[in-house]
Amino acid sequence: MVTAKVWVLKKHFEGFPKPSDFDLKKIELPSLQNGELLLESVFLSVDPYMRPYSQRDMKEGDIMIGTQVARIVESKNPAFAVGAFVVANSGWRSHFISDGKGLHLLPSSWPESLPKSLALGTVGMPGLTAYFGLFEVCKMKPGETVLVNAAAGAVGSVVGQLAKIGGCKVVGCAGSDDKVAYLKKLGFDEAFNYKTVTSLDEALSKASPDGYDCFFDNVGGEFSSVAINHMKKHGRIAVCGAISQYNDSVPQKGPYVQIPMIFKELRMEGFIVTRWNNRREEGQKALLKWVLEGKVKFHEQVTEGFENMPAAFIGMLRGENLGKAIVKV
Ligand SMILES: NC(=O)C1=CN([C@@H]2O[C@H](COP(=O)(O)OP(=O)(O)OC[C@H]3O[C@@H](n4cnc5c(N)ncnc54)[C@H](OP(=O)(O)O)[C@@H]3O)[C@@H](O)[C@H]2O)C=CC1
Ligand SMILES: O=C(O)CCC[C@H](O)\C=C/C=C/C=C/C(=O)C/C=C\CCCCCO
Repeated sequence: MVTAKVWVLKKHFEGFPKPSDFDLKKIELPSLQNGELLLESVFLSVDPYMRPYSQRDMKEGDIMIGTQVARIVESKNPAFAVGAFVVANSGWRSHFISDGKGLHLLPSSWPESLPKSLALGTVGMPGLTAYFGLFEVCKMKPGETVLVNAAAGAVGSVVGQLAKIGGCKVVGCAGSDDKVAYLKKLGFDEAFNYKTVTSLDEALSKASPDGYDCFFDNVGGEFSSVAINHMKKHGRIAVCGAISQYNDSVPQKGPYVQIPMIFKELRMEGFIVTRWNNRREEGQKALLKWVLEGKVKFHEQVTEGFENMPAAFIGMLRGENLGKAIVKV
């Protein structure tokens, strides 16, 4: 019998999540039935969506939602061999049983030299978010100017690099000077610390006096209300996330975007990356190629130990991560 450790949502979050909102429990896993496989999590992802989705999709006592890279340790399913690695969406669990549905085997072309945790970040859901958000929503064109916030994060750092590959000028912002330095290293044309600039308006004008063709918005809130006034005519805004609002106990006063939307004839489109689940392989192949060519660099904020999942999650929401936040079991 295998004993699995799981993190449950003990209490719904009020404002920022607190360690006391989580509970670590143990579950005895049964023996496998035919067609089932036993997996152990090797890397687990902590993502911003878990904060709003917990409110919408979870009840107290549920195991926290999330994805992991897991290794198959026992199999009664001929489609999955022991020793293989998969991406699963099984939540914050150290071990779990699956019938194989919803498991994505890591591409056979995955080089040994590349950390498998990238399947949770640059070459996984966040990377695909950047890929499809840029190519399908922003529809960026060479020579255009792209703005991205939370630019040193899992999604934002890929957005900036793909926009450079696409021949664009790229402006990014992040919440620390170290992150800004990282953006410059990645090849961003302009980067600033939104927490320390005296005026966001001036910083956006200075970074691109002519304004922005594409705005990849990961943050929402006040930033978006200011940034929208810097959009060029016929600009496009990909509303990817609103992390500035996820931890609000009281919703922020809505940004009034209607006027610039009208006179600039902007297109603003929200999206969820699962819209392109049928093109996951295409995106993953392209991202893997760019990573192997060195055109897309990555950084991971690795927290050691399953017991530190809540800390990693809270830290990411507080901006303590540079690049993709993951937990190594
Ligand atoms: N639509 C979709 O399908 C998807 C949407 N997303 C969204 O993309 C965004 C980025 O996700 P991801 O790359 O995984 O996370 P990141 O790796 O970027 O980590 C979150 C970052 O958000 C920034 N942040 C946190 N709070 C605030 C705030 N109040 N104001 C401004 N920035 C803040 C912090 O960086 P900093 O130092 O810059 O403040 C923090 O490091 C999120 O909004 C997420 O919900 C992600 C995946 C899929
Ligand atoms: O089990 C699930 O559905 C989660 C699957 C996550 C998976 O890896 C794929 C998609 C992740 C999407 C992330 C979206 C965002 O980060 C946007 C977040 C919030 C938008 C507002 C949600 C409001 C809910 O009430």
